[in-house]
Amino acid sequence: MDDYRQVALALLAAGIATYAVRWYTDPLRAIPTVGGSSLPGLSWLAAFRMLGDCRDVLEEGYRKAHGTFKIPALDRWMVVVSGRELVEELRKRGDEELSAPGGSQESRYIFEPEVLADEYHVEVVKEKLTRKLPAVLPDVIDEVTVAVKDHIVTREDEWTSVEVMPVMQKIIARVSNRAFVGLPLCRNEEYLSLAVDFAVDFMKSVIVLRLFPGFLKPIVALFYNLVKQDTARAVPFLRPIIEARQRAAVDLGEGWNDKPTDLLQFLLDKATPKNESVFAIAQRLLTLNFAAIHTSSNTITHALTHLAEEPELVEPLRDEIEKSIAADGWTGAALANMWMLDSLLRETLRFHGIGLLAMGRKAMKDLTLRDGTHVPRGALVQVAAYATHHDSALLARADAFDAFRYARMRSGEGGGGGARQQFTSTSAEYVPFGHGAHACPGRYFAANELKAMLAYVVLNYDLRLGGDGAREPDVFVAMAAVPAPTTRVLFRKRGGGSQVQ
Ligand code: HEM
Repeated sequence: MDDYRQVALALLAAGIATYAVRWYTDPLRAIPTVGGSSLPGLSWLAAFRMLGDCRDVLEEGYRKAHGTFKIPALDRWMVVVSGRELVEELRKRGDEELSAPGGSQESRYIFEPEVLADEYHVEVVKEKLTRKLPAVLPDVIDEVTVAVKDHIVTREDEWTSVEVMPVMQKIIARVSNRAFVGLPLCRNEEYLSLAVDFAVDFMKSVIVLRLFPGFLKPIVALFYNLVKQDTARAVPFLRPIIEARQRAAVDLGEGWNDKPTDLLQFLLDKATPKNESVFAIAQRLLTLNFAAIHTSSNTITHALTHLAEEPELVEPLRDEIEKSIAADGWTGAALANMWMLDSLLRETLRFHGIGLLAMGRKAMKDLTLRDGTHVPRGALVQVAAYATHHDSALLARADAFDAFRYARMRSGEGGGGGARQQFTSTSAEYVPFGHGAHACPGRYFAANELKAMLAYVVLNYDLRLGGDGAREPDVFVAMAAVPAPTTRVLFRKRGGGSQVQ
Protein backbone atom coordinates (compact mmCIF):
# COMPACT_ATOMS: atom_id res chain seq x y z
CA MET A 1 0.00 0.00 0.00
CA ASP A 2 2.90 2.32 0.92
CA ASP A 3 4.45 1.54 -2.45
CA TYR A 4 1.28 2.66 -4.27
CA ARG A 5 1.16 5.84 -2.21
CA GLN A 6 4.78 6.60 -3.06
CA VAL A 7 4.20 6.02 -6.77
CA ALA A 8 1.12 8.28 -6.66
CA LEU A 9 3.05 11.02 -4.86
CA ALA A 10 5.95 10.71 -7.31
CA LEU A 11 3.54 11.02 -10.26
CA LEU A 12 1.87 14.04 -8.67
CA ALA A 13 5.26 15.70 -8.05
CA ALA A 14 6.30 14.98 -11.65
CA GLY A 15 3.02 16.46 -12.89
CA ILE A 16 3.47 19.64 -10.84
CA ALA A 17 7.10 19.95 -11.94
CA THR A 18 6.13 19.58 -15.65
CA TYR A 19 3.36 22.13 -15.20
CA ALA A 20 5.75 24.60 -13.55
CA VAL A 21 8.47 24.07 -16.17
CA ARG A 22 5.96 24.46 -18.98
CA TRP A 23 4.72 27.71 -17.53
CA TYR A 24 8.19 29.00 -16.63
CA THR A 25 9.70 28.25 -20.01
CA ASP A 26 6.74 29.49 -22.09
CA PRO A 27 8.45 31.95 -24.45
CA LEU A 28 5.38 34.21 -24.28
CA ARG A 29 5.35 34.31 -20.45
CA ALA A 30 6.97 37.74 -20.20
CA ILE A 31 4.19 39.36 -22.27
CA PRO A 32 1.43 40.72 -19.98
CA THR A 33 -1.73 38.62 -20.12
CA VAL A 34 -5.24 40.08 -20.13
CA GLY A 35 -8.54 38.25 -20.05
CA GLY A 36 -7.60 35.68 -17.40
CA SER A 37 -4.76 33.66 -15.96
CA SER A 38 -1.70 32.69 -18.02
CA LEU A 39 -1.27 29.46 -16.02
CA PRO A 40 -1.45 26.41 -18.31
CA GLY A 41 -4.93 24.93 -18.07
CA LEU A 42 -6.45 28.04 -16.53
CA SER A 43 -5.82 29.92 -19.76
CA TRP A 44 -8.39 27.57 -21.30
CA LEU A 45 -11.11 28.99 -19.08
CA ALA A 46 -10.09 32.46 -20.17
CA ALA A 47 -10.10 31.34 -23.81
CA PHE A 48 -13.72 30.17 -23.45
CA ARG A 49 -14.64 33.56 -22.02
CA MET A 50 -13.05 35.14 -25.08
CA LEU A 51 -15.54 33.32 -27.33
CA GLY A 52 -18.19 35.82 -26.19
CA ASP A 53 -17.96 39.59 -26.49
CA CYS A 54 -14.34 40.33 -25.62
CA ARG A 55 -14.27 44.07 -26.35
CA ASP A 56 -13.74 44.85 -22.65
CA VAL A 57 -10.76 42.51 -22.40
CA LEU A 58 -9.10 44.05 -25.45
CA GLU A 59 -9.90 47.54 -24.20
CA GLU A 60 -8.28 46.67 -20.85
CA GLY A 61 -5.15 45.40 -22.60
CA TYR A 62 -5.07 48.46 -24.85
CA ARG A 63 -5.29 50.85 -21.88
CA LYS A 64 -3.10 49.01 -19.39
CA ALA A 65 -0.38 47.36 -21.43
CA HIS A 66 0.68 50.47 -23.36
CA GLY A 67 1.74 48.53 -26.42
CA THR A 68 1.83 44.77 -26.29
CA PHE A 69 -0.19 42.17 -24.42
CA LYS A 70 -1.43 38.65 -25.01
CA ILE A 71 -4.86 37.06 -24.93
CA PRO A 72 -5.76 33.37 -24.83
CA ALA A 73 -7.39 31.51 -27.70
CA LEU A 74 -8.42 27.85 -27.46
CA ASP A 75 -5.36 26.52 -29.23
CA ARG A 76 -2.73 29.26 -28.76
CA TRP A 77 -1.90 32.69 -27.41
CA MET A 78 -2.40 35.76 -29.51
CA VAL A 79 -0.01 38.67 -29.16
CA VAL A 80 -1.84 41.98 -29.56
CA VAL A 81 -0.04 45.23 -30.34
CA SER A 82 -1.20 48.83 -30.55
CA GLY A 83 0.21 52.31 -30.94
CA ARG A 84 1.52 53.96 -34.08
CA GLU A 85 5.12 52.72 -33.78
CA LEU A 86 4.23 49.05 -33.27
CA VAL A 87 1.57 49.03 -36.00
CA GLU A 88 4.05 50.63 -38.38
CA GLU A 89 6.60 48.02 -37.35
CA LEU A 90 4.15 45.25 -38.26
CA ARG A 91 3.58 46.94 -41.59
CA LYS A 92 7.26 47.33 -42.36
CA ARG A 93 8.54 43.88 -41.39
CA GLY A 94 8.44 41.77 -44.53
CA ASP A 95 6.78 38.39 -45.08
CA GLU A 96 10.01 36.59 -44.21
CA GLU A 97 9.62 37.88 -40.63
CA LEU A 98 5.88 38.41 -40.16
CA SER A 99 3.80 36.73 -42.81
CA ALA A 100 0.07 37.05 -43.50
CA PRO A 101 -1.04 33.53 -42.56
CA GLY A 102 -3.61 33.25 -45.37
CA GLY A 103 -6.79 32.94 -43.33
CA SER A 104 -6.09 30.26 -40.77
CA GLN A 105 -3.60 27.65 -39.59
CA GLU A 106 -6.08 25.00 -40.74
CA SER A 107 -6.19 26.31 -44.34
CA ARG A 108 -3.50 23.87 -45.41
CA TYR A 109 -5.77 20.91 -44.70
CA ILE A 110 -8.75 22.52 -46.42
CA PHE A 111 -7.52 24.21 -49.60
CA GLU A 112 -5.90 22.75 -52.71
CA PRO A 113 -2.08 22.76 -52.33
CA GLU A 114 -1.64 24.64 -55.64
CA VAL A 115 -3.99 27.40 -54.48
CA LEU A 116 -2.02 27.88 -51.26
CA ALA A 117 1.39 27.53 -52.91
CA ASP A 118 0.79 30.46 -55.27
CA GLU A 119 -1.93 32.85 -54.15
CA TYR A 120 -1.83 34.72 -57.45
CA HIS A 121 -5.53 35.49 -57.15
CA VAL A 122 -4.57 38.14 -54.57
CA GLU A 123 -2.26 39.80 -57.12
CA VAL A 124 -5.00 39.55 -59.75
CA VAL A 125 -7.30 41.66 -57.56
CA LYS A 126 -4.53 44.16 -56.89
CA GLU A 127 -3.08 44.35 -60.39
CA LYS A 128 -6.01 43.66 -62.69
CA LEU A 129 -9.41 44.21 -61.04
CA THR A 130 -8.33 47.48 -59.45
CA ARG A 131 -6.64 48.82 -62.59
CA LYS A 132 -9.54 47.82 -64.82
CA LEU A 133 -12.14 49.40 -62.54
CA PRO A 134 -13.14 52.07 -65.08
CA ALA A 135 -13.97 49.30 -67.57
CA VAL A 136 -15.76 47.16 -64.96
CA LEU A 137 -17.74 49.93 -63.26
CA PRO A 138 -20.52 50.42 -65.86
CA ASP A 139 -21.52 46.76 -65.46
CA VAL A 140 -21.41 47.08 -61.67
CA ILE A 141 -23.68 50.13 -61.79
CA ASP A 142 -26.05 48.39 -64.21
CA GLU A 143 -26.30 45.39 -61.90
CA VAL A 144 -26.87 47.62 -58.85
CA THR A 145 -30.02 49.09 -60.40
CA VAL A 146 -31.48 45.73 -61.40
CA ALA A 147 -30.49 43.85 -58.24
CA VAL A 148 -31.76 46.52 -55.84
CA LYS A 149 -35.12 46.67 -57.66
CA ASP A 150 -35.40 42.87 -57.65
CA HIS A 151 -34.65 42.54 -53.94
CA ILE A 152 -36.32 45.65 -52.52
CA VAL A 153 -39.83 45.65 -53.92
CA THR A 154 -41.73 48.77 -52.84
CA ARG A 155 -44.34 51.28 -53.94
CA GLU A 156 -44.48 55.03 -53.49
CA ASP A 157 -47.30 54.92 -50.98
CA GLU A 158 -46.15 52.13 -48.67
CA TRP A 159 -43.25 51.18 -46.45
CA THR A 160 -41.72 47.74 -47.03
CA SER A 161 -39.84 46.10 -44.19
CA VAL A 162 -36.57 44.48 -45.27
CA GLU A 163 -34.25 42.30 -43.17
CA VAL A 164 -31.21 44.19 -44.37
CA MET A 165 -28.31 41.85 -43.75
CA PRO A 166 -29.44 38.81 -45.77
CA VAL A 167 -30.82 41.03 -48.54
CA MET A 168 -27.57 43.01 -48.75
CA GLN A 169 -25.63 39.72 -48.92
CA LYS A 170 -27.71 38.71 -51.94
CA ILE A 171 -27.37 42.07 -53.69
CA ILE A 172 -23.63 42.34 -52.99
CA ALA A 173 -23.06 38.75 -54.14
CA ARG A 174 -24.89 39.46 -57.40
CA VAL A 175 -23.30 42.84 -58.10
CA SER A 176 -19.81 41.55 -57.24
CA ASN A 177 -20.30 38.54 -59.45
CA ARG A 178 -21.32 40.74 -62.36
CA ALA A 179 -17.70 41.92 -62.16
CA PHE A 180 -16.35 38.48 -61.26
CA VAL A 181 -18.05 36.15 -63.78
CA GLY A 182 -20.45 38.37 -65.77
CA LEU A 183 -23.94 37.63 -67.09
CA PRO A 184 -25.86 35.33 -66.89
CA LEU A 185 -24.10 33.40 -64.08
CA CYS A 186 -24.12 36.44 -61.78
CA ARG A 187 -27.90 36.09 -61.57
CA ASN A 188 -28.00 32.35 -60.96
CA GLU A 189 -29.53 31.92 -57.48
CA GLU A 190 -27.89 28.56 -56.78
CA TYR A 191 -24.43 29.79 -57.72
CA LEU A 192 -24.92 32.95 -55.66
CA SER A 193 -26.03 31.12 -52.55
CA LEU A 194 -22.94 28.93 -52.92
CA ALA A 195 -20.82 32.09 -53.11
CA VAL A 196 -22.47 33.50 -49.96
CA ASP A 197 -22.33 30.24 -47.98
CA PHE A 198 -18.70 29.51 -48.82
CA ALA A 199 -17.47 31.81 -46.01
CA VAL A 200 -19.64 30.07 -43.43
CA ASP A 201 -18.60 26.64 -44.69
CA PHE A 202 -14.94 27.63 -44.48
CA MET A 203 -15.42 28.73 -40.86
CA LYS A 204 -17.28 25.51 -40.00
CA SER A 205 -14.44 23.42 -41.45
CA VAL A 206 -11.83 25.40 -39.49
CA ILE A 207 -13.77 25.12 -36.20
CA VAL A 208 -14.20 21.36 -36.56
CA LEU A 209 -10.50 20.87 -37.37
CA ARG A 210 -9.49 22.98 -34.36
CA LEU A 211 -11.12 20.43 -32.08
CA PHE A 212 -8.55 17.82 -33.13
CA PRO A 213 -4.81 17.55 -32.40
CA GLY A 214 -2.40 18.31 -35.25
CA PHE A 215 -1.71 14.71 -36.31
CA LEU A 216 -5.44 13.97 -36.73
CA LYS A 217 -6.32 17.13 -38.68
CA PRO A 218 -5.34 15.83 -42.16
CA ILE A 219 -7.34 12.66 -41.56
CA VAL A 220 -10.42 14.54 -40.31
CA ALA A 221 -10.16 16.87 -43.31
CA LEU A 222 -10.49 13.86 -45.63
CA PHE A 223 -14.00 13.31 -44.25
CA TYR A 224 -15.07 16.83 -43.34
CA ASN A 225 -14.04 19.55 -45.78
CA LEU A 226 -16.91 21.81 -46.80
CA VAL A 227 -14.56 24.03 -48.83
CA LYS A 228 -13.80 21.08 -51.07
CA GLN A 229 -17.49 20.17 -51.30
CA ASP A 230 -18.46 23.74 -52.20
CA THR A 231 -15.71 23.89 -54.81
CA ALA A 232 -17.01 20.68 -56.36
CA ARG A 233 -20.52 22.23 -56.46
CA ALA A 234 -19.17 25.37 -58.17
CA VAL A 235 -17.33 23.45 -60.91
CA PRO A 236 -20.43 22.56 -63.03
CA PHE A 237 -21.37 26.27 -63.15
CA LEU A 238 -17.89 27.39 -64.13
CA ARG A 239 -16.53 24.59 -66.32
CA PRO A 240 -18.59 25.42 -69.46
CA ILE A 241 -17.64 29.12 -69.22
CA ILE A 242 -13.97 28.40 -68.54
CA GLU A 243 -13.68 25.86 -71.35
CA ALA A 244 -15.47 28.12 -73.85
CA ARG A 245 -13.16 31.00 -72.97
CA GLN A 246 -10.07 28.79 -73.20
CA ARG A 247 -11.18 27.65 -76.66
CA ALA A 248 -11.79 31.26 -77.73
CA ALA A 249 -8.31 32.23 -76.52
CA VAL A 250 -6.75 29.48 -78.68
CA ASP A 251 -8.96 30.11 -81.74
CA LEU A 252 -8.91 33.89 -81.75
CA GLY A 253 -5.63 34.72 -80.01
CA GLU A 254 -4.83 38.43 -80.28
CA GLY A 255 -7.92 38.86 -82.47
CA TRP A 256 -10.29 38.06 -79.58
CA ASN A 257 -11.99 41.45 -79.69
CA ASP A 258 -14.79 40.86 -77.22
CA LYS A 259 -12.58 39.18 -74.61
CA PRO A 260 -14.45 39.56 -71.29
CA THR A 261 -13.23 42.12 -68.77
CA ASP A 262 -14.04 40.31 -65.55
CA LEU A 263 -12.25 38.69 -62.63
CA LEU A 264 -12.67 35.17 -64.03
CA GLN A 265 -10.90 36.19 -67.23
CA PHE A 266 -8.08 37.87 -65.26
CA LEU A 267 -7.68 34.60 -63.35
CA LEU A 268 -7.76 32.55 -66.55
CA ASP A 269 -4.99 34.67 -68.08
CA LYS A 270 -2.80 33.40 -65.22
CA ALA A 271 -4.24 29.90 -64.83
CA THR A 272 -4.27 28.73 -68.45
CA PRO A 273 -0.48 28.95 -69.05
CA LYS A 274 -0.02 27.00 -65.79
CA ASN A 275 -2.47 24.34 -66.98
CA GLU A 276 -4.39 24.76 -63.78
CA SER A 277 -7.45 22.59 -63.18
CA VAL A 278 -10.99 24.00 -63.29
CA PHE A 279 -11.29 22.86 -59.67
CA ALA A 280 -8.39 25.07 -58.54
CA ILE A 281 -9.67 28.05 -60.55
CA ALA A 282 -13.14 27.60 -59.01
CA GLN A 283 -11.59 27.53 -55.55
CA ARG A 284 -9.68 30.77 -56.19
CA LEU A 285 -12.90 32.41 -57.34
CA LEU A 286 -14.82 31.23 -54.28
CA THR A 287 -12.01 32.47 -52.04
CA LEU A 288 -12.34 35.93 -53.58
CA ASN A 289 -16.11 35.79 -53.13
CA PHE A 290 -15.41 34.99 -49.48
CA ALA A 291 -13.15 38.04 -49.19
CA ALA A 292 -15.67 40.30 -50.92
CA ILE A 293 -19.22 39.42 -49.90
CA HIS A 294 -19.61 39.44 -46.10
CA THR A 295 -17.15 42.29 -45.58
CA SER A 296 -19.03 44.51 -48.04
CA SER A 297 -22.56 43.43 -47.09
CA ASN A 298 -21.92 43.97 -43.36
CA THR A 299 -20.52 47.43 -44.12
CA ILE A 300 -23.51 48.51 -46.19
CA THR A 301 -25.93 47.04 -43.64
CA HIS A 302 -24.39 49.25 -40.94
CA ALA A 303 -24.41 52.29 -43.23
CA LEU A 304 -28.06 51.86 -44.30
CA THR A 305 -29.11 51.35 -40.70
CA HIS A 306 -27.50 54.67 -39.77
CA LEU A 307 -29.28 56.43 -42.62
CA ALA A 308 -32.57 54.91 -41.48
CA GLU A 309 -31.90 55.90 -37.88
CA GLU A 310 -30.76 59.46 -38.65
CA PRO A 311 -32.94 60.72 -41.56
CA GLU A 312 -31.26 64.15 -41.31
CA LEU A 313 -28.19 62.54 -42.94
CA VAL A 314 -30.13 61.74 -46.10
CA GLU A 315 -30.91 65.21 -47.53
CA PRO A 316 -27.28 66.46 -47.68
CA LEU A 317 -26.28 63.13 -49.22
CA ARG A 318 -29.01 63.37 -51.88
CA ASP A 319 -27.86 66.86 -52.69
CA GLU A 320 -24.23 65.75 -53.09
CA ILE A 321 -25.13 62.68 -55.15
CA GLU A 322 -27.47 64.60 -57.47
CA LYS A 323 -24.88 67.32 -58.10
CA SER A 324 -22.09 64.78 -58.76
CA ILE A 325 -24.25 62.80 -61.18
CA ALA A 326 -25.48 65.94 -62.93
CA ALA A 327 -21.84 66.89 -63.53
CA ASP A 328 -20.32 63.52 -64.49
CA GLY A 329 -23.14 60.98 -64.92
CA TRP A 330 -23.00 57.57 -63.19
CA THR A 331 -19.22 57.33 -63.49
CA GLY A 332 -16.19 56.69 -61.32
CA ALA A 333 -15.49 60.43 -61.40
CA ALA A 334 -18.93 61.17 -59.97
CA LEU A 335 -18.50 58.55 -57.23
CA ALA A 336 -15.07 59.98 -56.39
CA ASN A 337 -16.64 63.41 -55.87
CA MET A 338 -19.14 62.09 -53.32
CA TRP A 339 -17.11 63.00 -50.25
CA MET A 340 -19.96 62.77 -47.76
CA LEU A 341 -20.88 59.30 -48.99
CA ASP A 342 -17.21 58.31 -48.79
CA SER A 343 -17.07 59.72 -45.26
CA LEU A 344 -20.18 57.76 -44.23
CA LEU A 345 -18.47 54.53 -45.34
CA ARG A 346 -15.15 55.36 -43.67
CA GLU A 347 -16.90 56.26 -40.43
CA THR A 348 -18.99 53.08 -40.66
CA LEU A 349 -15.90 50.88 -40.86
CA ARG A 350 -14.11 52.86 -38.16
CA PHE A 351 -17.03 52.74 -35.75
CA HIS A 352 -18.29 49.22 -36.39
CA GLY A 353 -15.49 47.49 -38.28
CA ILE A 354 -15.55 43.86 -39.31
CA GLY A 355 -13.48 42.57 -36.39
CA LEU A 356 -11.89 43.52 -33.10
CA LEU A 357 -8.39 42.69 -34.35
CA ALA A 358 -6.66 43.34 -37.66
CA MET A 359 -3.44 42.67 -39.56
CA GLY A 360 -3.04 39.09 -38.32
CA ARG A 361 0.55 37.99 -38.87
CA LYS A 362 2.56 34.89 -37.99
CA ALA A 363 6.15 35.23 -36.75
CA MET A 364 8.34 33.26 -39.17
CA LYS A 365 11.32 33.52 -36.79
CA ASP A 366 12.09 34.75 -33.28
CA LEU A 367 11.69 38.52 -33.22
CA THR A 368 12.13 41.38 -30.80
CA LEU A 369 9.71 44.24 -31.35
CA ARG A 370 10.79 47.83 -30.82
CA ASP A 371 9.20 47.91 -27.34
CA GLY A 372 11.46 44.98 -26.34
CA THR A 373 8.73 42.32 -26.61
CA HIS A 374 10.17 38.96 -27.60
CA VAL A 375 7.90 37.20 -30.11
CA PRO A 376 8.85 33.57 -30.67
CA ARG A 377 8.68 31.88 -34.05
CA GLY A 378 5.16 30.64 -34.81
CA ALA A 379 3.36 33.16 -32.57
CA LEU A 380 0.41 35.10 -33.98
CA VAL A 381 0.53 38.89 -33.75
CA GLN A 382 -2.44 41.19 -34.38
CA VAL A 383 -3.41 44.84 -33.98
CA ALA A 384 -6.05 46.02 -31.47
CA ALA A 385 -8.19 47.53 -34.23
CA TYR A 386 -11.45 48.22 -32.41
CA ALA A 387 -9.77 49.78 -29.37
CA THR A 388 -7.60 51.95 -31.65
CA HIS A 389 -10.62 53.09 -33.66
CA HIS A 390 -12.47 54.05 -30.46
CA ASP A 391 -9.61 55.91 -28.80
CA SER A 392 -10.60 59.56 -28.31
CA ALA A 393 -6.93 60.48 -27.84
CA LEU A 394 -6.46 59.62 -31.54
CA LEU A 395 -9.75 60.93 -32.93
CA ALA A 396 -12.04 63.52 -31.33
CA ARG A 397 -15.24 62.01 -29.88
CA ALA A 398 -14.25 58.59 -31.12
CA ASP A 399 -17.14 56.97 -29.28
CA ALA A 400 -19.72 58.92 -31.32
CA PHE A 401 -20.82 57.97 -34.83
CA ASP A 402 -20.32 61.12 -36.88
CA ALA A 403 -21.14 60.26 -40.50
CA PHE A 404 -19.59 63.27 -42.20
CA ARG A 405 -16.55 63.87 -39.97
CA TYR A 406 -14.08 62.76 -42.65
CA ALA A 407 -15.75 64.92 -45.33
CA ARG A 408 -15.28 67.93 -43.02
CA MET A 409 -11.68 66.91 -42.39
CA ARG A 410 -11.06 66.59 -46.14
CA SER A 411 -12.53 70.02 -46.84
CA GLY A 412 -10.32 71.50 -44.14
CA GLU A 413 -7.11 69.94 -45.43
CA GLY A 414 -5.85 72.91 -47.42
CA GLY A 415 -7.87 72.05 -50.50
CA GLY A 416 -5.61 69.11 -51.38
CA GLY A 417 -8.52 66.70 -51.58
CA GLY A 418 -7.59 65.12 -48.25
CA ALA A 419 -6.58 61.77 -49.69
CA ARG A 420 -5.60 60.57 -46.21
CA GLN A 421 -9.23 60.77 -45.06
CA GLN A 422 -10.67 58.71 -47.91
CA PHE A 423 -12.53 55.46 -47.28
CA THR A 424 -9.74 53.45 -48.88
CA SER A 425 -6.76 55.16 -47.18
CA THR A 426 -5.16 53.09 -44.44
CA SER A 427 -2.94 54.29 -41.60
CA ALA A 428 -1.68 53.06 -38.23
CA GLU A 429 -4.85 54.54 -36.71
CA TYR A 430 -7.25 53.27 -39.40
CA VAL A 431 -6.89 49.55 -40.04
CA PRO A 432 -10.29 48.08 -41.09
CA PHE A 433 -8.63 47.13 -44.40
CA GLY A 434 -5.31 46.28 -42.72
CA HIS A 435 -2.31 48.46 -43.51
CA GLY A 436 0.76 47.97 -45.68
CA ALA A 437 1.62 45.39 -48.32
CA HIS A 438 -1.21 43.04 -47.34
CA ALA A 439 -3.88 45.71 -46.94
CA CYS A 440 -7.09 44.64 -48.67
CA PRO A 441 -6.48 44.81 -52.44
CA GLY A 442 -10.25 44.74 -53.08
CA ARG A 443 -10.96 47.98 -51.22
CA TYR A 444 -11.06 50.17 -54.34
CA PHE A 445 -13.56 47.83 -55.94
CA ALA A 446 -15.54 47.71 -52.68
CA ALA A 447 -15.54 51.51 -52.41
CA ASN A 448 -17.02 51.92 -55.91
CA GLU A 449 -19.54 49.14 -55.48
CA LEU A 450 -20.73 50.35 -52.07
CA LYS A 451 -20.93 53.98 -53.16
CA ALA A 452 -22.88 53.06 -56.29
CA MET A 453 -25.33 51.01 -54.20
CA LEU A 454 -25.77 53.64 -51.50
CA ALA A 455 -26.12 56.43 -54.05
CA TYR A 456 -28.79 54.49 -55.91
CA VAL A 457 -30.69 53.65 -52.71
CA VAL A 458 -30.50 57.18 -51.33
CA LEU A 459 -31.83 58.67 -54.58
CA ASN A 460 -34.61 56.16 -55.05
CA TYR A 461 -35.89 55.29 -51.58
CA ASP A 462 -36.91 56.87 -48.29
CA LEU A 463 -35.64 54.94 -45.29
CA ARG A 464 -36.84 54.41 -41.74
CA LEU A 465 -35.70 52.11 -38.99
CA GLY A 466 -37.91 49.03 -38.66
CA GLY A 467 -38.63 46.93 -35.59
CA ASP A 468 -39.36 49.12 -32.55
CA GLY A 469 -37.51 52.05 -34.14
CA ALA A 470 -34.34 51.54 -32.10
CA ARG A 471 -31.05 50.39 -33.56
CA GLU A 472 -30.24 46.85 -32.49
CA PRO A 473 -26.77 46.49 -30.94
CA ASP A 474 -24.00 44.91 -33.03
CA VAL A 475 -23.11 41.29 -32.34
CA PHE A 476 -19.60 40.41 -31.18
CA VAL A 477 -18.54 36.77 -31.34
CA ALA A 478 -14.92 36.01 -30.52
CA MET A 479 -12.99 38.46 -32.71
CA ALA A 480 -15.79 39.11 -35.23
CA ALA A 481 -18.06 42.17 -35.24
CA VAL A 482 -21.29 41.97 -37.23
CA PRO A 483 -24.52 43.97 -37.51
CA ALA A 484 -27.51 42.49 -35.67
CA PRO A 485 -28.65 39.87 -38.21
CA THR A 486 -32.36 40.63 -37.73
CA THR A 487 -32.05 44.41 -38.23
CA ARG A 488 -34.99 45.67 -40.29
CA VAL A 489 -35.08 48.83 -42.37
CA LEU A 490 -38.27 50.17 -43.95
CA PHE A 491 -37.96 51.26 -47.59
CA ARG A 492 -40.42 53.43 -49.52
CA LYS A 493 -40.07 54.25 -53.22
CA ARG A 494 -39.39 57.96 -53.68
CA GLY A 495 -41.58 59.84 -56.12
CA GLY A 496 -39.42 60.93 -59.06
CA GLY A 497 -36.27 59.20 -57.76
CA SER A 498 -33.27 59.50 -60.02
CA GLN A 499 -32.68 56.61 -62.40
CA VAL A 500 -29.35 55.55 -63.87
CA GLN A 501 -29.15 56.98 -67.36
C1 HEM B 1 -15.80 46.65 -47.12
C2 HEM B 1 -15.24 45.63 -47.76
C3 HEM B 1 -13.97 44.95 -47.36
C4 HEM B 1 -13.29 44.95 -46.16
C5 HEM B 1 -13.66 45.67 -44.87
C6 HEM B 1 -12.11 44.12 -46.34
C7 HEM B 1 -11.17 43.90 -45.35
C8 HEM B 1 -10.02 43.15 -45.53
C9 HEM B 1 -9.03 42.92 -44.52
C10 HEM B 1 -9.09 43.43 -43.08
C11 HEM B 1 -8.06 42.16 -45.06
C12 HEM B 1 -6.78 41.64 -44.37
C13 HEM B 1 -5.68 42.68 -44.51
C14 HEM B 1 -4.42 42.35 -43.73
O1 HEM B 1 -4.18 41.17 -43.43
O2 HEM B 1 -3.67 43.26 -43.40
C15 HEM B 1 -8.43 41.88 -46.43
C16 HEM B 1 -7.70 41.12 -47.29
C17 HEM B 1 -8.09 40.80 -48.56
N1 HEM B 1 -9.22 41.26 -49.22
FE1 HEM B 1 -10.59 42.55 -48.47
N2 HEM B 1 -12.11 43.63 -47.61
C18 HEM B 1 -13.22 44.11 -48.27
C19 HEM B 1 -13.58 43.85 -49.58
C20 HEM B 1 -12.87 43.05 -50.46
C21 HEM B 1 -13.23 42.80 -51.83
C22 HEM B 1 -14.47 43.37 -52.53
C23 HEM B 1 -12.29 41.96 -52.35
C24 HEM B 1 -12.18 41.36 -53.73
C25 HEM B 1 -12.68 41.90 -54.79
C26 HEM B 1 -11.32 41.71 -51.31
C27 HEM B 1 -10.19 40.92 -51.46
C28 HEM B 1 -9.24 40.72 -50.48
C29 HEM B 1 -8.07 39.85 -50.65
C30 HEM B 1 -7.72 39.06 -51.90
C31 HEM B 1 -7.34 39.92 -49.45
C32 HEM B 1 -6.03 39.18 -49.11
C33 HEM B 1 -4.86 40.16 -49.22
C34 HEM B 1 -3.50 39.54 -48.95
O3 HEM B 1 -3.44 38.43 -48.44
O4 HEM B 1 -2.46 40.19 -49.26
N3 HEM B 1 -11.69 42.38 -50.18
N4 HEM B 1 -9.62 42.51 -46.70
